Amino acid sequence: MTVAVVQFGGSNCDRDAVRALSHLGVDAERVWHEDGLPSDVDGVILPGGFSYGDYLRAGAMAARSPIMDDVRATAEAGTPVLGVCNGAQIGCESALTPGAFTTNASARFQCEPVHLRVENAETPWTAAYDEGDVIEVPIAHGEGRFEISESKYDDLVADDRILFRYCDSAGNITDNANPNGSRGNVAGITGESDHVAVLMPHPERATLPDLGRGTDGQGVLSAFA
Ligand SMILES: NC(=O)CC[C@H](N)C(=O)O
Repeated sequence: MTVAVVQFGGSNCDRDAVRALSHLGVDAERVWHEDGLPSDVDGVILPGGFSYGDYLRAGAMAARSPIMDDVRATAEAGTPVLGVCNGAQIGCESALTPGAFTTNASARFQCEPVHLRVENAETPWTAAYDEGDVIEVPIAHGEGRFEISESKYDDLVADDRILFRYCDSAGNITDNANPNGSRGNVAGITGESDHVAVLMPHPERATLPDLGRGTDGQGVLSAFA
């Protein structure tokens, strides 16, 4: 499988994603957004970073790059697409996934390990875990507060499209364990189809054992293996 890691001006987690995928035995290559998506890719990652300096809204400008038409088309054809952090913001801004990531409740950039509870283990991104598992993965964002209308949130819950919620180390979903004030402690969701997903925490930063951040993120990226 070859995964395209799409690089925009200001992306900065593209190399990390390639390294993490390589560690899992997955071929990955960085693709500059102006070059368009190669037609034969088997997966796409929209990586983290500060595309276009987070001007306007994080992800808003990258979402308007023509490559996002290619990403949408390949997603509609069934190719797995994952947006991580800034990539998650781009995913929502592109309507690959519903809702929006807005300024953290703290109004500060937060970089810290968090606990996540696996809500639905029957997706490619969570099949390596069991429902209810608690994993530890870092966050690093200023605009990670997931917001969505009440009715669309209810739809996400009803359709089992919430992948992970922020929790404490015992798996309790509490306000104290919600690092950014996200609705329902949501940390990651799927699109209309399970093979499209966005999440604010960084699984690629918890994949390489040498980084000392644990390897709990491997399960997410193993969707591409
Ligand atoms: N690590 C990231 O991708 C950061 C995302 C975005 N720049 C933010 O601060 O919210």
